[in-house]
Parts: sequence; structure tokens; C-alpha cells
Amino acid sequence: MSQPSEIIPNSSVEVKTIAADLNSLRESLEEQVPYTGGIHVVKPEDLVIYYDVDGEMYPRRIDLGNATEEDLLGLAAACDQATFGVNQKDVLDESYRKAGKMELSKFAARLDVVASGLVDAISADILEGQDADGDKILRAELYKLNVYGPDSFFKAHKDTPRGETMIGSLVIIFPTSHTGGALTLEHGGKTWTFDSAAELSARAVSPALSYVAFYSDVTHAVERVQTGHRVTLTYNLFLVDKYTARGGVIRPGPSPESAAESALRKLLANPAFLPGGGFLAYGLSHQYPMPQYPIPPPKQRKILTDAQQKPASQLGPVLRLLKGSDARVRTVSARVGLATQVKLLYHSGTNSHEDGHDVLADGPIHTEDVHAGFMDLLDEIEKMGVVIERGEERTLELREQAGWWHDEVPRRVHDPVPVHWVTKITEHTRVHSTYIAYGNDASIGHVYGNAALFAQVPAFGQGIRG
Ligand SMILES: O=C(O)CCC(=O)C(=O)O
Ligand SMILES: [Fe+2]
Repeated sequence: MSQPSEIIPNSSVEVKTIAADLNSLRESLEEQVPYTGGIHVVKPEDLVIYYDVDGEMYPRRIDLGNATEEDLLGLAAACDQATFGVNQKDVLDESYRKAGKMELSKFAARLDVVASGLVDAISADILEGQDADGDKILRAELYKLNVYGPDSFFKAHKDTPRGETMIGSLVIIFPTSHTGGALTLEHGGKTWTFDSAAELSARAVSPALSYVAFYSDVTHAVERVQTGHRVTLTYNLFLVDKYTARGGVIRPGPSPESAAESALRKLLANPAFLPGGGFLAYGLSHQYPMPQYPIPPPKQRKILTDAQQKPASQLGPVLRLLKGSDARVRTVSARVGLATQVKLLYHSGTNSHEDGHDVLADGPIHTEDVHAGFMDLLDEIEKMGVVIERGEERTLELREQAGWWHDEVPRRVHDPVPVHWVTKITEHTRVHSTYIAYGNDASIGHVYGNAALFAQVPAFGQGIRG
């Protein structure tokens, strides 16, 4: 068995430097904590809520800075039972979520998250990785009031995205006396706990409330409340254009992305790095909604020109919505003069992973053309995109997934474009297509394209490397 040439170590100093620089780029992009939380000092009147009670003519007033047990029981009694979303339906299931909820039409909160500085406080963290001079700000829209009495909880879930530009959620926890009800968050295999009750009682600042904001793709749960009442307001967070946003606040100062930027500049200045050009590739660390792809009927497709058929823009909305370290890739790349694009990575191999190629496409594969089975599908995949080199990192990864490997015998001759995977491909954001697979019987086969970020690097001596 001989190893494929691409993973034979080359002892030249240049190659070592490339590995070290790729490593600093990778480390600088390491996943940040996907939430932010703390205590926010407010004015006494910010803790006041007016709410309707069925059958009563006038609203009631509750001061959540000084609420008695009786006041809180009154608020809890005015709530409906909280539901949660399953397959676009609201479901009531007390084994999954036990809490009271009040719709926007039934209450008015004095708290103004923009004026009180809370949106500013979370923006620096939630917009981390976005371009400091960028034109995006956060808008918080009040969504609901919840009351978690004794034994209330909400099991692990992700919040339903409301609209294309929703980036996360903000939860405000009022300083009512309670224990338990910590929020646990999970992302990328790591978990965090934010115990707002403990935070509030540990800090003797008053009046103050506790807040936590997290990205939409973060799984979270509210642990059982042991005593007292945990009263919250939840807000949906949208990423909006600074110039068109109503009443927004511009995020504070630039956050330096300098480590990533200098590693990238050093790579580009190195003549041995992608000498003939290629791609820097980054797996997405967050999840994004993928647009739905209507497949044009065959007759209409015949008369479309190539340019009209070009589906590159279909992935454009994902690029605009990038969060956290994904956004940082785009920002840092732009600073050094590299444009990034979201593309789909298809693999034209069989289950052994070792054969076949990595293929980059600007849109989902047109599987409706595939009628002759699996090999025809592989052809179709290779025709519709750019075949890229595996590179050392990805070859090792595929080999690990397969659990074994053998000599690589390419199925066809190609001219693969060199690529360096800075961070591993993920399966958070993928497009799924079906095709008709012929075996003993015709059946439906499935093929996935995983979205990732790609920066096209010019050949040494050209463009920004000139
Ligand atoms: O109350 C919290 O901390 C989180 C509530 C929540 O996850 C939700 O309402 O979707
Ligand atoms: Fe939630």
C-alpha cells in the first residue's frame, strides 16, 4: 500500500510555515461561546408591567422589583398555558414545557431594551465577527411574557426562526425571588449553564434584571424552578440594515480580528501557498435556513441560457446572515481582499468514501436529470461543479469516517482545484435532493450538499498577491 502523494510530508520550511499559519487562522476562528448574559442595572419603573385579566375592566399593575407572592400568583393566574412549536403547530404538552405565557396583546412592559442600553450590551457579543464598519445592527422585538412557577420547566429545544433575518433570542429575567430555572445551552458538543437566579441574588445591585441572548441554532432548556416565580420577557433578535432599521442603535466600536487577518496575510504572501491559486475552505459553525429550490420544468429549462440558469445567487441569503465565527471568516477575508462565497460541497464517492471527488457547486444538483442510477448521479455531480483537491486535512477526515482506507484510484481524470480546509466541513446546513435510483426496483435515492464558505485565492503574483 502506498500513501497518496498529497499526504506525503514535505520537510521544506515553507510547508511548515504554511501549516503553522493555517493553524493560527484555525485557532483564531475557534468557536466562541454562542451566548452572552449578565446583570443589567435598570430604573425602578423598568420593572413594572401592566396586564389584562379576563373579565376585568381595568389592567392590573405589578412591580416585579417588589412583587409579593400574592402579586405573582395573580400574574401567573392571568397567563395561558405555554405551548411550543412542533412541525409548524403549537402543541400543549406539560411533559415538555410547563409554564405560563401571556401574549403581547395582553400586557405592556415599561422596559425599553434599546433605551436601557441592553441591546447595546448584547450587540458587541451577538454581532461578533460581523464587519466592524459593517452596516448591520440588532433589532429586538418583544415576543412574549412567561411565568415559570414552582415545578415549571422547558425541555431542550431550538427557537423557531421567525423570519429570514432572525439571528437569535434575548430573554430578560426579572428579579423576583426564585430558585432553580437555570438556562442550559448546548452548541457544537459543548454545554453552558446560566443560572439567572443565582446571578441576581449574588449581585446586590438593585434594581437590576438578568439577561441572556443566544443564536437561533443553540439548543437550550429551562431547568425546573424549585421555589418562587421566574418571570421573563423574550425578544426575537433580527439582524437588520443600520440604514433601514427603525429606532436601532449602532453597535459599539470595532472588535479586532487581527490574529486571523495577519495569519491570512502571511499565507497570501507566501509563494509556496497555493502557488497557482485555489480555495480556502471553512466549515460553517452555525446552522442557516436554506432557501427552497423550485426545480424548473424540463421544457422551460431548455430555453434558459446558462447565465439565467446560474444558481449562485440562491445561496446569497445565507452569506448575508452569517453569525459569529462564520461572519468573522467573511469579514477577515474581505479585509485582505478575498471575496467569500457559500457553496455546496458534494461528494461523488460511494460509501467507501475513498473513491470519488469533492465537488463544489453554486446551487443544488439537478437530480431530475438523473435516470440511470447511482453512477449517472456521480457523473451529474461532477459535471455541475468544480472538482477540488481533497487536501491532506480532508483525506484524513474521510479516512477516519470510513474507518479504513486503500490506495486511491481516481475514477476519472480531472484537474482538481487545490484547496485548504481551515475548519472542517459540517453538516449543519445542507440541501437535500432526491433522484430515481435503479436497482432491482426503481427507488428513491438521496443526495446531500453541505454548505461551507469558500474564499477564492488568486495565483501567487496575481491580483491581491501581485
Ligand atoms: O426562559 C428562558 O430562559 C428561555 C425560554 C425559552 O427558551 C423560550 O421561551 O423559548
Ligand atoms: Fe427557547
